Amino acid sequence: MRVHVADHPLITHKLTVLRDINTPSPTFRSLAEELVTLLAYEATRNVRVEPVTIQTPVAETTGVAISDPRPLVVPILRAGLGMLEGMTKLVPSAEVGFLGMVRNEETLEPTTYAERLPDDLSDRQCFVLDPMLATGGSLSAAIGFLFDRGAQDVTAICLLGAPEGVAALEKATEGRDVTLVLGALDERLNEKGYIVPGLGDAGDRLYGTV
Ligand SMILES: O=c1ccn([C@@H]2O[C@H](COP(=O)(O)O)[C@@H](O)[C@H]2O)c(=O)[nH]1
Ligand SMILES: O=P(O)(O)OP(=O)(O)O
Ligand SMILES: [Mg+2]
Repeated sequence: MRVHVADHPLITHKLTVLRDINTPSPTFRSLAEELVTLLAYEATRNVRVEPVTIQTPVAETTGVAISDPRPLVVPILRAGLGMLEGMTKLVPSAEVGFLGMVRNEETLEPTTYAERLPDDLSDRQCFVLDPMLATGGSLSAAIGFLFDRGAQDVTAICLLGAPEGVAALEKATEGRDVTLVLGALDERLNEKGYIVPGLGDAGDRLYGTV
């Protein structure tokens, strides 16, 4: 697994405001969207393109267009939904699939309660969105779904990750073509499976359910 941790003052600045307990949901939502757009720039570095010929007002020239089959973007509900707009802004032609997962607060095991993905993902490049990589259970299961359906490669974009989650994801996806792009790598998980220092529950903060 390739791991890329962002190293840009603008990203760190926006993450600092995102983490702040006093940041209200509307600001949290806009910042999450902006951060994904910044991270998506790195995450799409290897998106497949093909040459195209176009006519400018001055001359004919060649450029590139995103290849078929189109990339598939998969937000993990609920929290990943707060990242979708920021991603599709950058890749408007992407198809969007959905996975709904909730983590059991006692066992920390994820349960999948919704799935709307194409049946056949052969030859598809997939981008999974989940703001928090904590134990890695949710993301490992989500990425497993995509490879089971034939995905060629999967890139996960998370705003924050814990070292425990990175290690678990690495183990779960061994031998697969996986890239992980993180806004920051935090210190650890606490006894309740929350990222420290983290930002709390991303879904609650996005949708005001705290
Ligand atoms: O600090 C945290 C930790 C987790 N979450 C939510 O849980 C899942 C990921 O948990 P895993 O243990 O990696 O399966 C993630 O989708 C978040 O929604 C959180 O919000 N904050
Ligand atoms: O991962 P969870 O359990 O925190 O779910 P949600 O994203 O709905 O808050
Ligand atoms: Mg939550």
